[in-house]
Amino acid sequence: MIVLADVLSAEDLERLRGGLAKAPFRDGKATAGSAARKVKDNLQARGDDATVQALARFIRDALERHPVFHPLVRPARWSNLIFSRYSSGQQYGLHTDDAAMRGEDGERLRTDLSFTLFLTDPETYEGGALLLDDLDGEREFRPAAGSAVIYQTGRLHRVTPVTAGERLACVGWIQSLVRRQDQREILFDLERVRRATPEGEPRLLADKTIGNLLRMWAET
Ligand SMILES: O=C(O)CCC(=O)C(=O)O
Ligand SMILES: [Fe+2]
Repeated sequence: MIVLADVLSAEDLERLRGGLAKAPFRDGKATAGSAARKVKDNLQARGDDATVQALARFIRDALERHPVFHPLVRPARWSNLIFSRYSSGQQYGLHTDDAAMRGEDGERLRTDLSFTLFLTDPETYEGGALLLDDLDGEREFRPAAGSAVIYQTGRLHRVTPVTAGERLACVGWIQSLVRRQDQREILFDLERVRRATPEGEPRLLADKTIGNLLRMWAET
């Protein structure tokens, strides 16, 4: 799990929040699996509305442009993105997300990675932390607006009750070109080495090795 800062600028956030103020939000239980439905209490806006679809596309483009997102995630397929709103008293209890979902094209994708992109400043609401289960306990995320938390979809997680204000976020799921987390990590580390290497033969060797590992590990 990792936090990517500044995926969206203050201007982007204003624009998104303005657009979402007019978007149709419905009960989030509609998109939850049968177990998650019991613990899910929020409102959601999805891409069946044209305005929401445009906002989702804007977020996807912003993530794709982020310099760390691509080497970290290596996206192959995207789910429909969902905007969620939690008002005071709302929460999403401990759950795990579905292993397979439908993408924008209606085709199925395997969910390797999940993200939450925070759209409201943590000073404007209370509670509403994203808690991710790890081997040594839960880790809590409540980052600045415009930041994204990216984590392996298989982990148990929850959103703690919002006790004041309103928490607005965009959530989505991605099938990676590289299925295994350990292999994605090797590729990500190598990319960091590549970026820190001045132009010349050593950098070309890093390029070559990343390419060769991708040929071994990438699914097509
Ligand atoms: O809003 C979040 O931070 C996570 C939401 C979530 O777990 C979900 O929609 O499945
Ligand atoms: Fe979830």
